[in-house]
Order: sequence, then structure tokens, then C-alpha cells
Amino acid sequence: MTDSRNLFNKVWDLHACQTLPSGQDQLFIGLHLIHEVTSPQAFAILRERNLKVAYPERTVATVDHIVPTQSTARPFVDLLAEEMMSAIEKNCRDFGIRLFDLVDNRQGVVHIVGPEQGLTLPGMTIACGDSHTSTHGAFGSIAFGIGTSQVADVLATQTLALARPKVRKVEVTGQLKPGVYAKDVILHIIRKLGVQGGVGYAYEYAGDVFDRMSMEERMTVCNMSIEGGARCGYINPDQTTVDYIQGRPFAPQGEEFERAAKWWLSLASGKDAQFDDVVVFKAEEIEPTVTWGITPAQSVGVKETLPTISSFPADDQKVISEAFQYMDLKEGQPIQGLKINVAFIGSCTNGRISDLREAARIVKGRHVAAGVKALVVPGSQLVRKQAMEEGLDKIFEEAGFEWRGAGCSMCLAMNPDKLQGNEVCASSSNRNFKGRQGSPTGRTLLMSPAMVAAAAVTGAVTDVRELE
Ligand SMILES: CC(C)[C@H](C(=O)O)[C@@H](O)C(=O)O
Ligand code: SF4
Repeated sequence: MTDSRNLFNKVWDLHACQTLPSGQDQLFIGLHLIHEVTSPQAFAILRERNLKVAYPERTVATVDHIVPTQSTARPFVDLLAEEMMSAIEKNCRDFGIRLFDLVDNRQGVVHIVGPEQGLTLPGMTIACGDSHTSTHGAFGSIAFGIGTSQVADVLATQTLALARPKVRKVEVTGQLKPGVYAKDVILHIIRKLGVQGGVGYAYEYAGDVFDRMSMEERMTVCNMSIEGGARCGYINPDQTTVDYIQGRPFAPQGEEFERAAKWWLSLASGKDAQFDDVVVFKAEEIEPTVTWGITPAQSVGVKETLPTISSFPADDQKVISEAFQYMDLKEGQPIQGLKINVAFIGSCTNGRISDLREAARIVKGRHVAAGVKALVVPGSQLVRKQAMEEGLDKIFEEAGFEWRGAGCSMCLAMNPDKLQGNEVCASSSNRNFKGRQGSPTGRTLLMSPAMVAAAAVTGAVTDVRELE
């Protein structure tokens, strides 16, 4: 008998304990990841109500947002950061939760660490008090961000009350052009479907382009699902998924692994799988993409000029002109050649080893442009170690980049790494909201790490293909 359910619905059905009177399902959560920003209040709720953590072995903690990337000496200079750090240390101790702290080389950005350690597996439900939890969907899991009170729910019950979203298949067919990366694919999808386009949906990314991608590229795509409004995004598990997981510390081993792998592959949406909606894009139409505005949908191909306000529907014109004003850019101007002040390579979107390799390849033998501050922040301590074994740190440093410790860094600037004044930052991260990078007037241009590298060495937005 063929199963016409897509992966999402198969995995959901397996984890739904019961339907609640509200119409929501009570969903069992296989893996709960926590970090220092959204967990303190949740533990406070537990303490207030005298509750225990139901399955402490199903929660894993790391620290990332507030971690300084230059010196991790304690106590941190920032007292609020020190308070959050001490809180997660105490909470994990008191409630028996595994914590990857700063002296543990498994520490890093939560969405880099889960997959790296083999905690993230296909067919799982994964929750974390962090919107970019969608990253873990790259493995064919249902993975989504939750709010602080839901973090408390998961800690206390290992379940959540949730309404089942619809599922949209987002297909990208054909072959990407050289110089076009996973980041460009997701920026293109968000540009076309909008930041609200995915509201009420889970996205299944399917088609040749995703089939050919490495796990790291798939994570880049799924990471930004939330920026397109989708609750989560996923890619069906295949041999690439299985190969990535094999041998990772928390993954099943030996015969158990073989059994698990068979099951993982069986979860993939079949040919007859049903979807609530299907959209199709052509890979050949995707260009190296750069955001120019204050939402991840406000982007253009590097060879394009910025849009005119009047080309948008009346309803959108206000926010578009607000974007032009904030970014201090003009309608119709080319994006290529726009001067930058800062280049940031890192984050849970693009802070993995393959991202650093690509950026280093562009940087090698070149130098950061005069007046540009450039930093590379590996997503985890293990990514950092791997990069150093490959000599990437030397390539970056010789080119004038700062080589930092692992953390969220300038993606969100809840730590000393911040933009100043109205600096323009070429950034490999995922959000370009007003003030996102730590200065209320700072300006962010999202792009692939290779494009950030190209901008760093030329001092302006540059088509990376011209540096090849
Ligand atoms: C701090 C955290 C709650 C936040 C998120 O939910 O995504 C952060 O990681 C971000 O990227 O904005
Ligand atoms: S790297 Fe950025 S997007 Fe990712 S968890 Fe940290 S702050 Fe959020």
C-alpha cells in the first residue's frame, strides 16, 4: 500500500499523543534544545510551580547568543550576559540537563551544534526557544521555534499543544549556475513568496537542486524558512542525510544505525504524496542575491538595480519607502558597487565549515579593502578547530580578517560584536531588520559567505563570479 502522506504528516502523526478539545494536537517532542536567552524564564516557571523536567535526557543546552567572541574570561564584562550564563549553568545543574558550556569543545550556536553532534535526526520532532530551529528540518525532522512559555511546557511535559500547519512543496528544478549558493536559493524563494508567504505552512523543499545539496547547504536553506513566514522547513532524508549522520557522537551506532537509516529513508514523501500547495522555481533563474532593504524579501540579483516604489502593489509601498529611507538608498540604483564598512562571516545560516572554505577560497591571496572591518566567526568550536586544521584561519588573518571564537556574534549583537552608527555590513546571517546588528541605524546586506568575502576584499557589493 502506498502512503500518500508527505513526510511532515507522517512524522506529525507519529508524535501526536491526542487531539485536545481546542482542536490542537498534543505533540511529543523528541529533542529539546535550549540556550541562555530564552530558557531562564522557563526554568523560573518550573521552580515557581515546583515542577521537574520530565525527560532531562531529551534536553540539551548550549550557550551562543551572549558569548563574547574575543575573550571568554569570566565574569563577562557585560553583567547581563554574565547573569544569563550563570543562570543556564545553575539551571542545567539543578535539573540534570547536559550543557555544552564554554570549556566544552562541543559548544557553539545551537543550530550548528545539534546536527554536528548527531542529536538532530530524521523523523524527530525538535523544538527550541529560537526561531531558526527550522534549520534542523534539513534532516527530515519537524523542527520549529517556540516561545519561552512553551519552553516551560516542553521542560515540564515533553509535549506541546499545536495546530497542524498545512504543507507547501517548494520545488526548485534544474541546475544552479556557478557562483550561486544555497543562500541565494533561499533568498530567491523568500523574495518571490514574501516574508508572510509561508504563514500557516510547513515548507517541503524538493527537486533536483536540494537533492544535490550537501547537508550543510540544506541547513542554510531550512534555516531561513522562518524568514519566509513558514513555521518550519524540511528536506526529505536520503543517502546524503544518512552519510552525514553516520559516526556522529549522539547518533545510533552499528546495527541500530542500519535499522534507523532504513526507517529514516522510509519517511520521505513518496511520488504520490499530497500537498496543500505546490510552487515551482527554476534553478537557472537564481542569481547571486543581495538584500537591499529591511526584510529578507527585499533583495535583488547582484546585477540588478533596486526596484522603484511604484512597481510594488499599493499596500506594500509604505514599507518599501521606509526601507529606502532607512537604508539611505535610491530607487533604481545598482546594488553592485554599494560601499560597505563591515563584513561578517558567521551565524547559524552560514557559519559552518563549507561556508568558511568557500569564503577562504575567494579571500586567498587578496586583502580586505582599506577601511573595512572584516570578521569570521565560526558557528561552533568544532567548526573553528576544523578550519584551523585546514589553515583557513591563516588565510583569513593574512587577508586582514579577524578570526574569532564561536558564537552568534554580529548576527544579532547580544554581545560585544556590534555595528557602529550607520555602518553598512555585508553579512552572511539571516536577518536585516532595523538595528539588527547592534546599532539602531546600522544597515545589513544579506548575502552568501562567498559574496561577503568578495565585498570584504573589494570594499563594495561585488559579483563573486568576477573574482573567480
Ligand atoms: C534570541 C532568540 C530568541 C532569537 C530567535 O528566536 O531567533 C535569535 O536567535 C534571533 O536570531 O533573532
Ligand atoms: S546565529 Fe543569529 S540567527 Fe542563529 S541563533 Fe544566533 S542570533 Fe539567532
